Amino acid sequence: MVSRHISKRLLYYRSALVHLKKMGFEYVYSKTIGEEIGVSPDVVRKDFSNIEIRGKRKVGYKVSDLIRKLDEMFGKTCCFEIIVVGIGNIGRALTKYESYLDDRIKILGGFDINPSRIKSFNEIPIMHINEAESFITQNDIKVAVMTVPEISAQLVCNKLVECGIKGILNFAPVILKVPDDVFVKNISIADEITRVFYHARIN
Ligand SMILES: NC(=O)c1ccc[n+]([C@@H]2O[C@H](COP(=O)([O-])OP(=O)(O)OC[C@H]3O[C@@H](n4cnc5c(N)ncnc54)[C@H](O)[C@@H]3O)[C@@H](O)[C@H]2O)c1
Repeated sequence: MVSRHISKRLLYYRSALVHLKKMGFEYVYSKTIGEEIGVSPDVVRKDFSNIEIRGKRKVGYKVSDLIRKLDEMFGKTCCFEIIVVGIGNIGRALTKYESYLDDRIKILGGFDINPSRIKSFNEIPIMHINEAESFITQNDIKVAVMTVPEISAQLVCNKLVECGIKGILNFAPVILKVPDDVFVKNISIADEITRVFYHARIN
């Protein structure tokens, strides 16, 4: 298995390749892919050679082969089925967005504690959090997005882990405590904005 940094870049490459394919590229050089996502051609070549993809001299990489190989690696055959817990501002925005990785990411359901939020939203069923366990089990869901208030985050997280969730994308500003076999990715827009300022050298 490749490191998290590499897998993140590989997904960026995939998006760039889909874009290049739409523009009519049949073959691409590592330089072109690198320019699309802001890394050097050496990094692109090294990342691809890590997953045993090698380009041809003077031709580069065949775009459709690259996309296919990345899809095989990230499990294109099944789509990524997830749930969203907390259907407030962010949860609703996430369920409204429609172009997740060419439809490969599917939000199967949403959960909230507030009865006024419990209705279908954008054709996604929104249920009471008490129904999460049976829904997660029946649909074999392994990944959840958490968009609940800070104060509820750890409790919601514990409940999801008890239900068999193994990966959490967490928007709440809390460092969640989870068992070793559960992966948490925290999202902080504030940190990302700070990073943009830093890298853009704006003081
Ligand atoms: N990551 C970021 O950059 C970023 C940016 C803004 C907000 N946030 C955080 O994201 C989270 C969501 O923000 P928001 O603006 O969408 O909040 P919100 O208050 O609009 O929505 C939160 C939702 O969670 C529900 N909820 C509360 N307790 C619950 C529980 N136990 N089970 C299920 N649902 C529950 C509420 O009923 C509500 O619908 C907050 O923790 C906020 O601090 C993060």
